[in-house]
Amino acid sequence: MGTEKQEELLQIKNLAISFYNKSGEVQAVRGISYTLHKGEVLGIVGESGSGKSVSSHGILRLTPDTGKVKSGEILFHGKDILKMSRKELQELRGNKIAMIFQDPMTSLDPLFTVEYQLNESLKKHTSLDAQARKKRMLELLTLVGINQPERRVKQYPYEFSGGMRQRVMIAMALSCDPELLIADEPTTALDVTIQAQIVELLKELKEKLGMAIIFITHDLGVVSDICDNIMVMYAGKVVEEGTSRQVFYERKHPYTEGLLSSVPKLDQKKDEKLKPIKGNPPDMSHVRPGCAFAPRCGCAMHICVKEEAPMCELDDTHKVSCWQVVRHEMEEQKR
Ligand SMILES: Nc1ncnc2c1ncn2[C@@H]1O[C@H](COP(=O)(O)OP(=O)(O)OP(=O)(O)O)[C@@H](O)[C@H]1O
Repeated sequence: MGTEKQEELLQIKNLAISFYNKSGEVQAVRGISYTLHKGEVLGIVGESGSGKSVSSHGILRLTPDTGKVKSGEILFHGKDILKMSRKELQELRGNKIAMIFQDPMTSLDPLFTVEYQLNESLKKHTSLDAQARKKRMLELLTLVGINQPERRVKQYPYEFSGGMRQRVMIAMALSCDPELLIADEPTTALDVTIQAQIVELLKELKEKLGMAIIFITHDLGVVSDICDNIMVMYAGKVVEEGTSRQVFYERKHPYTEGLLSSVPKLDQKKDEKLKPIKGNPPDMSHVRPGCAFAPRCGCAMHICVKEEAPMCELDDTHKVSCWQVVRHEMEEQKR
């Protein structure tokens, strides 16, 4: 998937991650694969519990102790992160790959000024001297759209609004000049206008700095504008992937369709009602055979509850795992 000729930055191959608790195994991620090229933006979309965060946190080996990578490879510039030493991993975290979260306070300490925190981050990740760090701090704050950086840098996180705090967190993440930024629901807690501003900022940064971004969200509407490619996850698996245009305008999986109908669009008409997907995602500690979405799917056939559909390659970039699509493709071939 992705733009040709560009260098491959990250390759995930057949990654499976499970948690183990008293009631057994929770199969959070069940064999996902994708490739991210340099400077590319990939959206990972799906409802809560679909495995977006677990798979992405796994890239930095941030899987909690109760979890285990069961299989797979996570290649960064061709080198398997899962086999890296502690030292190599430290070098990677924050230097090559940075992460931002839904709640900026995960990364910001309420007890220290922004200046102190940015300075510490620059000390850790760069060899700049004190004067150069001061200059870089102001540059970073300006880069993320914070006005009067000389004044604001002296303030504490609580003195910033939600959207502005998110900008500070992005500045912190950028302090090490990452090649890849993992953004885990960075706009979810913000109101719609601010959400759009943060997405716009990330888009500008991607263009200016050329970094790749993995943008995790449950809201397909949010990522339409920024992503090159989109991967739709359900119950720990990829059910559809393609370019942003394909997923929006040529989507084939009923789950993708459901996701799009359940979120407000920017041009939503007043009388146009949102249609939430009926039912709930499955319990991943009791995975049943067949397509995990079948019990909620309006188009489910007999085979859907028995067997999982193969990943159908509609073209070089567009792939879907759905028996309806398989059937349609077979009928097309017969003609
Ligand atoms: N520490 C944990 N222990 C046990 N199960 C976990 C743990 N973390 C996640 N899970 C399970 O793994 C599955 C995937 O969770 P994940 O957080 O990746 O989903 P998500 O798509 O990112 O949703 P959300 O947006 O709610 O975080 C879920 O079934 C979840 O309950």
